[in-house]
Amino acid sequence: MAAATSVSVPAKSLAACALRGPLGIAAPAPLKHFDPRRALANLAEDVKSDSTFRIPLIDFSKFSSATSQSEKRQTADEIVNGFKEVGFIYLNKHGVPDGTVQHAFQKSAEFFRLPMEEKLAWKDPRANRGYVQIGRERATQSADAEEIAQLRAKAPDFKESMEIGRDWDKTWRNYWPQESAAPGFRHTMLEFFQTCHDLHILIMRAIAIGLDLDELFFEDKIHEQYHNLRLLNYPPIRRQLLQQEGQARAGAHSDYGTLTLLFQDSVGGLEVQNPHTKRFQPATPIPGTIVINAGDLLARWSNDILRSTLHRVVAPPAQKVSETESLTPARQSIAFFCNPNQGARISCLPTCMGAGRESKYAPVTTEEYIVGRLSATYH
Ligand SMILES: O=C(O)CCC(=O)C(=O)O
Ligand SMILES: [Fe+2]
Repeated sequence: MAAATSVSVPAKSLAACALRGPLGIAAPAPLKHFDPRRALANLAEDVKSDSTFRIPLIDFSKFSSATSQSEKRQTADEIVNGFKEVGFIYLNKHGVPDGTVQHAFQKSAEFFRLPMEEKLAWKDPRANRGYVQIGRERATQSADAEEIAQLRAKAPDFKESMEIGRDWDKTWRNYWPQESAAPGFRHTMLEFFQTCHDLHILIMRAIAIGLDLDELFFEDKIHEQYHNLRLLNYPPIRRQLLQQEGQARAGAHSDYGTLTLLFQDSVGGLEVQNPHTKRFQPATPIPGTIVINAGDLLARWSNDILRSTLHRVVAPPAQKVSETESLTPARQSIAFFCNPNQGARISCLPTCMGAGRESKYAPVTTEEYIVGRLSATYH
């Protein structure tokens, strides 16, 4: 499995792609100029984590119902410190009702049980919508097509997924199953999408405060809902198979956008890399919480002050099914990948440079970066 690569983007090549629109927001660049090999995120350099590495548990109600600016600031600082040191936090009392999450899980499970002809296949990284069969994706940090093809052939990810984007996109439509085959699926997922978008806005306000920006700094850069709701199903699998070299339910990777909101069931298996020791440590499910991690674009935006940490999904404890065989139980999760606006130009935030801290990355648009990474991961 390829290690995280540190590659910076030459200013010239990306500047040439970023055509600025009338609102100062970069228009989508011609994709043919984009080389994902040159744009994989760095991990943060100021390594603060050590063997005491621990994903912090943060009570978000202290931010959302704060009565003073100093109260807000306290939780904002906790959140930003979590992303600086670990790159992951558990968010508690986040305002998304348990019932809403349970309902989304139930509808997701119903979707994966549908016959194949109802699950319309994912086709295009620019659309990033539809059903992804087991073995089609190989999460990795590598962007070398040949290396990924070899990895996929030898050790594909043992998972299937359903990818959903904003439903009103001018170019791409979602691949919904027939309403009669999956009653309520579409409605549930669209509501869930909106709920997650609203939470993203609130957390980005906290991050803005924690980075000494105006609380509403990100507002007009993240409002277009250029996000991706991913339903994940990890079928039960013979443990021996998962223990083969390089094999995992999802290989080590970083996420691409601002934040990922991850809802997991109680099975476990998600592991997060301690950036200091390089060891993977479990992100044990905590009921009622959302696991939230910073993605590559937030790391780039913040000049690597906030960390986009490697993570993977491995086999949780197996159940014995015979004298010689044990079965790793099925697992379900839902990841909401939050992104800045499609044409937003991600360049170093004003409070993240200066005082000897140079801007490390050339600007890139959200679409250039994300489509480049997606093209490298799927076949
Ligand atoms: O299923 C999980 O717990 C994590 C999935 C993940 O990291 C991803 O899809 O990017
Ligand atoms: Fe991920």
